[in-house]
Amino acid sequence: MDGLPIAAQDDSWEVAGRRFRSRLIVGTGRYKDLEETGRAIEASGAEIVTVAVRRVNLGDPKAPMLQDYVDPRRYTYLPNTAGCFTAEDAVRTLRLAREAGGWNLVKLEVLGPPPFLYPDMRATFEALEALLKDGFEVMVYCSDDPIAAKRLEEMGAVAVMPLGAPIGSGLGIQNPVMIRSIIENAKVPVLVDAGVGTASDAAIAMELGCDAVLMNSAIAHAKDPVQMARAMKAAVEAGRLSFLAGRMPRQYAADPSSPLAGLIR
Ligand SMILES: CC(=O)[C@@H](O)[C@H](O)COP(=O)(O)O
Repeated sequence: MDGLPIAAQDDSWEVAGRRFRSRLIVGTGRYKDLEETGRAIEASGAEIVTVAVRRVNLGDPKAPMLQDYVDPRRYTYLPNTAGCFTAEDAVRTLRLAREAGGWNLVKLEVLGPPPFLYPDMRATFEALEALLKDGFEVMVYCSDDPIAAKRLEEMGAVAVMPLGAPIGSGLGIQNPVMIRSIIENAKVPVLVDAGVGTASDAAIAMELGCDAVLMNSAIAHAKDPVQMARAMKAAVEAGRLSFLAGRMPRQYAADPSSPLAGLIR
């Protein structure tokens, strides 16, 4: 690869001492079936897949198992606490996940009530404290609040993951200014998690300077999930390159690409 800047040639990123090339993390739920899950994840180029421990069959060999379609030797499994509304539930769920699969790198999310399922930050802090005491490495789903994100980092979160919009809403990045502020102040990776609806949302997250993007519904609920997974891969890569390249300044008046002086009349 000759033509790319050095930064883009080796543009891997790191979380909890693990290095990845893909900046797209994908969920494993909401697909028609496990076969489609496997094909979409393959097309996304993701290296990390997040798994809702309470919803996906990881342990019953009599029923179809995710591991048969998404090979755990090839992908980093990131168990998550989807469906947990209390700190106790979230901690219990991840302890079970560790017993079942030995996973130590986990994603914590503690949700508030419907209709928005907005992150319950008080419960999230409580659960994080307990998980860190247990030796987990925790990537944390959080509100788009710079103060809360900083506090999570100071407590020991290995990544902070502010929502772009409510889970499954597909509304795109609702609060780009605060996401940007979280990124500017963070010493750990920042990922937009949840709310991505289409490829341009993923590109915007990366252009804001996110280290990566986590999504599920936008791919799983697309008319053609495999095609959308390809689109998301391209969008994350394009957004990242655009961020590295540096956006031209915005201005309110035209600036002709060719000089107007000396025109032949
Ligand atoms: C899969 C996961 O970890 C959830 O946080 C969530 O499902 C992601 O949100 P979207 O489904 O909106 O992408």
